[in-house]
Amino acid sequence: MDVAIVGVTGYSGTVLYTLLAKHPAIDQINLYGHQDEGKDGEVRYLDQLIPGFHGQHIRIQKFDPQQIMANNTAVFFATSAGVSSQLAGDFIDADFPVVDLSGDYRLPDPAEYEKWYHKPAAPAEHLQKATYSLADFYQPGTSYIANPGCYATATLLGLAPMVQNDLIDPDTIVVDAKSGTSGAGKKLTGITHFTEASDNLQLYGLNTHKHIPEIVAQLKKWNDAVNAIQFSTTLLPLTTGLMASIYAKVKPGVDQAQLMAAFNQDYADSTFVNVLDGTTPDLKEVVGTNNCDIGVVYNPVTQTVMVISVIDNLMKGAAGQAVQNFNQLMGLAETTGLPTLPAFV
Ligand SMILES: NC(=O)C1=CN([C@@H]2O[C@H](COP(=O)(O)OP(=O)(O)OC[C@H]3O[C@@H](n4cnc5c(N)ncnc54)[C@H](OP(=O)(O)O)[C@@H]3O)[C@@H](O)[C@H]2O)C=CC1
Ligand SMILES: CC(=O)N[C@@H](CCC(=O)OP(=O)(O)O)C(=O)O
Repeated sequence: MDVAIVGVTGYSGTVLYTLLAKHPAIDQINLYGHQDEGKDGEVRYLDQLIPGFHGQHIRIQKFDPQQIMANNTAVFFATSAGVSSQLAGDFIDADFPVVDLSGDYRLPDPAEYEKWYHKPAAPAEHLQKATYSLADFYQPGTSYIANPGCYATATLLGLAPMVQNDLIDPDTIVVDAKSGTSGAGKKLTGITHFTEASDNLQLYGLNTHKHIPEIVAQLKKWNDAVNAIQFSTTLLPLTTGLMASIYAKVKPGVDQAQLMAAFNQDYADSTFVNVLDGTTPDLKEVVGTNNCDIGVVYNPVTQTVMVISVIDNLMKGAAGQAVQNFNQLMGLAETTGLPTLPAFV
């Protein structure tokens, strides 16, 4: 089948292209850019835009929803926040398959989106037609998939077994999440400037990060007793990789064995989520993969459980999970075209 990417020149769009180019069910990838693409006579080709993409001489075409629907089976949006809410309406009206890597359709309430993203929301009737889909807990839904954010993915996978099985006090969840700079996209910002990011650790978005509402909404679906989380994000002086360190007080009587049983049971059939046996994971064991590795350590002295959840922010946190969701939407094996062995160096 043929698929379309809008936003291939961004970090997650480029990783998405590399996955789809090796995907056995994909015949052709068609690339689309801005609505005014080529307006000044300038024609852009992928191999001229992305270093190392030798031979990938594919033209970036002007964004045109009717043309995309006529020539493709599905479309991926790997565009900046606030773009798909402006461009995706025709696909939703036509029930055309979309996987959206951005946050534009993750929150069903327009007012909540505007509060956290500080941008105009998509129309409420379109937001209702999107399905928030954490791919390892995929449930068939609408044909518009809102792919979760990177911090949300690591946090939700680390919390799911404990929240679903009611093993922790829901008012005590604390998440200290850290990401490499590629999570911020290709546009340079004050904190991603080399001089600021290198040899440094920078906290940002404290209590205001846009992933808080999508995390709480999903936790609430699993266990209505969850009302809020304490959540912080820190920029790491490295390119790729994301670690969420999660803490919570356990319910009376819960111990390491009960926690491990819940994690092992929840992820028994999962290809991509690996529960470690008594150890905690490093970033390098997941970078280059669609995996999420999880370590679980209970401290009986403080009755606190610490869960370490690591992912590659551009793979499991963005493009890899998008392909995993796409596979399931299309009825393919969820693992099709997705790497599980780390880059390692
Ligand atoms: N980086 C990460 O780890 C993660 C990112 N995401 C989300 O995925 C999306 C993409 O992220 P990322 O790759 O980091 O972003 P980048 O900033 O690296 O890339 C953004 C892409 O969007 C394109 N774009 C911007 N505006 C428009 C427009 N009006 N019409 C068409 N294309 C447009 C850009 O094209 P051009 O260069 O031509 O302007 C570029 O290809 C974002 O919404 C991000 O929040 C989600 C999870 C993790
Ligand atoms: C390091 C860094 O800046 N990371 C990004 C999260 C990337 C992501 O998941 O973005 P969306 O939710 O917009 O899709 C951030 O904190 O905003």
